[in-house]
Amino acid sequence: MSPTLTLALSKGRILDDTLPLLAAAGIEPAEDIKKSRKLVFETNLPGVRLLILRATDVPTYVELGAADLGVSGKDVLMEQGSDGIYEPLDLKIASCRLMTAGLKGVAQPQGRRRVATKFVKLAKRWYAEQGIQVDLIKLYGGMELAPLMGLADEIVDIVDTGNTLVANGLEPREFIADISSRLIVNKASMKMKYQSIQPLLDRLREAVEQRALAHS
Ligand SMILES: Nc1ncnc2c1ncn2[C@@H]1O[C@H](COP(=O)(O)OP(=O)(O)OP(=O)(O)O)[C@@H](O)[C@H]1O
Ligand SMILES: O=P(O)(O)OC[C@H]1O[C@H](OP(=O)(O)OP(=O)(O)O)[C@H](O)[C@@H]1O
Repeated sequence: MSPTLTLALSKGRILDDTLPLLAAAGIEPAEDIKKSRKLVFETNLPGVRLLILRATDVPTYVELGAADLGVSGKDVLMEQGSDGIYEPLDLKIASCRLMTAGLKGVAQPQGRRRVATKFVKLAKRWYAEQGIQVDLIKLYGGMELAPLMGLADEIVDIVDTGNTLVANGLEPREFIADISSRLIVNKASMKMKYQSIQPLLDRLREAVEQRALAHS
């Protein structure tokens, strides 16, 4: 009998893109995830179950082996870092960019910059690489408000359409990284459950390719 496979999904924005991709790969939850308060769901594939987690908790579940596989934003993976997980597949969903941004038309201060972000580790690394001294301010959302209210000189945040920046009088400055969601796999699971994981990876890889063709 094949072992149970647990796939941890990021709820919110990523989940909206993940469910159609899973369906295209032949993986369907046994009930409507969006209409339920449950956090664990069986699927049409025997032994394959889904967990619905806060996006920032997915790498933790996978790294510690409470889930075998996960779907996680590259921004979250870059921020958290981990030796305990493989990242075998770019799912090419929830695509966006990580950028710095500041008040439109306002130059940066010459000395230290106050930078607001939820990605403090990542930002610390990036500014150090640029040789720019910063004081980082950890926020949990709505970063665009910080320069507007004088809390920070600059932000590091996700930009997709750019509408949120414009709506708050900000402009994009430096590009940091392209972001999309990745399939992640616990290293021990990859070894121990390879026979079950590999076909799932193949199905997902094919679904990603089909989706790319349909969007080209
Ligand atoms: N505007 C966007 N366009 C595309 N992808 C995005 C966008 N904003 C965020 N993402 C991606 O989706 C992920 C989750 O974003 P979402 O807004 O759903 O949750 P969150 O508010 O960051 O999470 P939480 O509620 O747990 O704090 C991000 O980590 C990023 O990978
Ligand atoms: O360039 P845009 O298309 O406007 O998208 C960018 C916005 O999307 C994300 O916010 P989200 O809506 O997830 O809210 P949050 O601030 O709570 O993270 C991100 O943090 C930006 O604020």
